[in-house]
Amino acid sequence: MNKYALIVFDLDGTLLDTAGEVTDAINDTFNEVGLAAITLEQTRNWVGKGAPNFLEKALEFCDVKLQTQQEFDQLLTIFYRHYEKRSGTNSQIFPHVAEVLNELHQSGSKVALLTNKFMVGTQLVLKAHQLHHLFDDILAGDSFPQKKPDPVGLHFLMNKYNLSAEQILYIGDSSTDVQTARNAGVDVWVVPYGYNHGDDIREAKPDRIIQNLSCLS
Ligand SMILES: O=C(O)COP(=O)(O)O
Repeated sequence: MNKYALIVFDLDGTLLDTAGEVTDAINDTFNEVGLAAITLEQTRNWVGKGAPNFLEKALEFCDVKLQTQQEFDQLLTIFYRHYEKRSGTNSQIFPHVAEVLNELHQSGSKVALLTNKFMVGTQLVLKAHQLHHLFDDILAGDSFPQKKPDPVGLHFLMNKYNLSAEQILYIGDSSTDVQTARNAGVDVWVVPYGYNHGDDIREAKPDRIIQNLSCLS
């Protein structure tokens, strides 16, 4: 572990099981516009690439083809409204996350969060689980023009702390996270319990699969 000067964590599916509240948010949205409900299992396959992608997947599943970008943007605005309201209301922290993040914080290690979730929802759910103060940096899906797997977030952290790629470890749960790290030349470990677009995480070829975060303490 001493090899790394900065540990960066993904959020959904890595630190928190948020599928419940994301399902609630999409179902509030679909209920408002008269569409059928989505299940928790479907949500688990669609989280990880940000809210616009999630909404696209849900509409595709329901066989809804919107005519214009404007219609999509209007629905996305409704989704964000419900998503914000639901953030932190129906999620669970995964085992070992609180202990490990508190330990890293107390030992003075640099720790950052890099997620594709929008910043307002990210802050709300972190606060609900009393995790927000444990990160030196919180980078969300709307912090930069590009989302993961673009390496912009990891490049930002490298520049900010004047670190080389070898000094950073990214910990996530999906092929998107593996690709993000690869695009920045950063090592990547994954947990097998999260969301990976319905695919086996081994196929993404991370540097290491860890059963949970306890190996970091
Ligand atoms: O897709 C999202 O909204 C967030 O997913 P992530 O925390 O795994 O990046």
